Amino acid sequence: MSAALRTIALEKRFGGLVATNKVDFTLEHGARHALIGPNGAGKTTFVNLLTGVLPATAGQVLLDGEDVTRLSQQRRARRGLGRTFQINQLFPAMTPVESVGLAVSERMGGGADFWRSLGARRDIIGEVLDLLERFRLIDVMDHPTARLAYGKQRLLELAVALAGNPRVLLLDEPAAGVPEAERRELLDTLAALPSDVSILLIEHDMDLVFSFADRITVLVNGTHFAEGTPGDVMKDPRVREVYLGEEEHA
Ligand SMILES: Nc1ncnc2c1ncn2[C@@H]1O[C@H](COP(=O)(O)OP(=O)(O)OP(=O)(O)O)[C@@H](O)[C@H]1O
Repeated sequence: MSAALRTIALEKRFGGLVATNKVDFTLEHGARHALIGPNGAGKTTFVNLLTGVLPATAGQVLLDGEDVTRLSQQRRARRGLGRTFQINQLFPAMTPVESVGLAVSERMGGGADFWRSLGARRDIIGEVLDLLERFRLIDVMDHPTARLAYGKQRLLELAVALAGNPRVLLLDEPAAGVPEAERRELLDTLAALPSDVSILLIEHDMDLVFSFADRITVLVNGTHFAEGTPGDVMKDPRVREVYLGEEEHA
């Protein structure tokens, strides 16, 4: 069986700078995999290459064995590649029920018009409510997004991403900016994501990485520097030197 997501010698150059240096990477089916690395290591660039935000200079991206390297973001999303963003991408005036409803409707090929006539579709309403419940948004489902606590907004982003029925989900710093009091809810929700969705977490927060991931890849200077179980990566003296050492000095 092919890996859920794979890169082969993936490369990105910005002029003379090599931001992604021939990276071979594999995300297994059902994985809980984290991508870490010091500032400027190339994590964001790598995610942008996976999702199609940036074109690769060379190399390949395979989604379930299919080459998607030349496909647009939208076509990769339709093939099951979902993501959340570091910066909030939600519509501030929409409510959670509207945002999740629109995402479900878009997945079904309907877009906004379809969503307006959804009142009659009990199956879809059921799915929207299930998602709102899973992401603990029922009590705020009719509040404008702009007025939700920040932790709830991050949960809504997860709900919207999952509404697309992704097979692979890239989580870009889902805990960034979430106040301490709201973190527990977010971590519990991340831990309860469906086990058949393969997940790559890009994260600075080591507590979250170690509580979530069963495998870690370390990027340094755009290069695939180390990979293993959290225990192995923690023990690797090279990693400690370049990455964890830097954190200690930060
Ligand atoms: N559009 C761009 N043009 C030129 N250089 C870029 C561009 N985007 C990123 N870079 C450079 O590529 C390198 C990798 O940056 P990237 O943002 O991918 O790292 P990162 O690991 O995500 O960093 P951070 O953790 O700080 O977000 C950096 O040296 C950065 O300056």
